[in-house]
Amino acid sequence: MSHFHYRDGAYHAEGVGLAEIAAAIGTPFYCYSTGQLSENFGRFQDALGGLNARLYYSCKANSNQAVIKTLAQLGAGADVVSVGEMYRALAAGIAAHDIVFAGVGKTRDEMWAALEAGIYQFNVESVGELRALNEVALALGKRAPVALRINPDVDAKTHAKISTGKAENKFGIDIDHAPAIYAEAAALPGIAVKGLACHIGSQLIDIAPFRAAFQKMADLVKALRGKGLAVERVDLGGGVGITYRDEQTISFVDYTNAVAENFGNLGLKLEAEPGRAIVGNAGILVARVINVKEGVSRNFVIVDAAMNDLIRPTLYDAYHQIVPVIQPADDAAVAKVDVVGPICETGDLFAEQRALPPLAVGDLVVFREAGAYGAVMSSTYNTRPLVPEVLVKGDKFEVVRPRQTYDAIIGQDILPSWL
Ligand SMILES: Cc1ncc(COP(=O)(O)O)c(C=O)c1O
Ligand SMILES: N[C@@H](CCCC[NH3+])C(=O)O
Repeated sequence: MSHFHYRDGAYHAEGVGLAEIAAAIGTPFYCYSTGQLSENFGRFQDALGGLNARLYYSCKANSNQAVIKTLAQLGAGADVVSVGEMYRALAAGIAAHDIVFAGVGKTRDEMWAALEAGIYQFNVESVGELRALNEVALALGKRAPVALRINPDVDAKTHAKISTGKAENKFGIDIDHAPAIYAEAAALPGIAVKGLACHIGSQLIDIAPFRAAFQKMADLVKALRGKGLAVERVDLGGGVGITYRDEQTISFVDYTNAVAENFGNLGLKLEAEPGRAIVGNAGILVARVINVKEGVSRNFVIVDAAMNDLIRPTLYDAYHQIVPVIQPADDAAVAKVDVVGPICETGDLFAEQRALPPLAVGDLVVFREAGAYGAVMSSTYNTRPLVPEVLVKGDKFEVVRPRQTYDAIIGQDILPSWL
């Protein structure tokens, strides 16, 4: 059962009423549930339990240190995509040897910092990156542990902007080039090549593309071994989707079965990098209705959150359920409205013609499933301060990032000497 629910007529995060949090810190705010995070992580870990697999939580989905630390205490490693994320993971208590670094454009400075820290693995995405990493490692007197990220040319059947495993996408090494580059990696003195990685996209709700990709990866493992090259590890990436509306997604058990079918008897150490499946339904965004505007062709509910706080609807036409904090009567009438934010863009639209019970100025509303790619993708567009984040545990809540002040945003500008 969800850790976000109605209790005594009002929406709660675990044991805490959202109106109580709003009264304490104002709106909008993100709210995360420790119970939901722990349940998701535990279920994924248990499912993969028999497979010599380790979970490296993909910090890009939600990099608040309170979230990372909650997962670290359950045994998570971290998947990072920048040195900034590496520093966050380290600050949140994840050891360097539990960090995997993926990303299509690692700079030499980033390679240097990650090598100095002593991370577990670089997922290398091109031959140019491999050679640069070799040089940086030699300059540091180290050998970089590497998995080659392969682009298996599989359609993940997800939104085009978050599909990463087709040949035309920028990610990974073309699978046909992999044997030659793997052999080169094995011969480079600054590289310790450990295995392969792949990540075909995010928000996959059909197991078939995973199956297809895993099969290609397993065949590649066998082909490389056939050439006398050692392959110890495979990193499966992330990508397991969640339910935003009513879609049937992939269960952790189905996913595990697809992994076991393809890699079960290859004697590999496996890594998985889930992000959304761990944090997506463990977070919500809470906003307040500023105004209700009756138009000629549409009615608009204007809330105090906007596309700068949660950009997924604008960027991917993503659907987020919207629920009022005060529980509507079972027989409450619903009417179609557009739920919008205050930003000066037509695309600042959370929901178009959504059937909702009546909402009035001052009402609190919840955008569900906002724990992944929510706060991390926010900006200060229109000089709107970044909103606070709150972590709930049972009957307690604490602010884990305060609301940004206007002074903090405006104070970042520096006037040149001639003004
Ligand atoms: C390399 C890599 N690993 C893991 C993830 C996490 O993906 P998801 O949040 O879909 O599990 C991503 C993002 O898509 C990624 O690019
Ligand atoms: N930001 C995307 C997911 C990107 C995944 C990054 N590898 C989303 O909200 O769905």
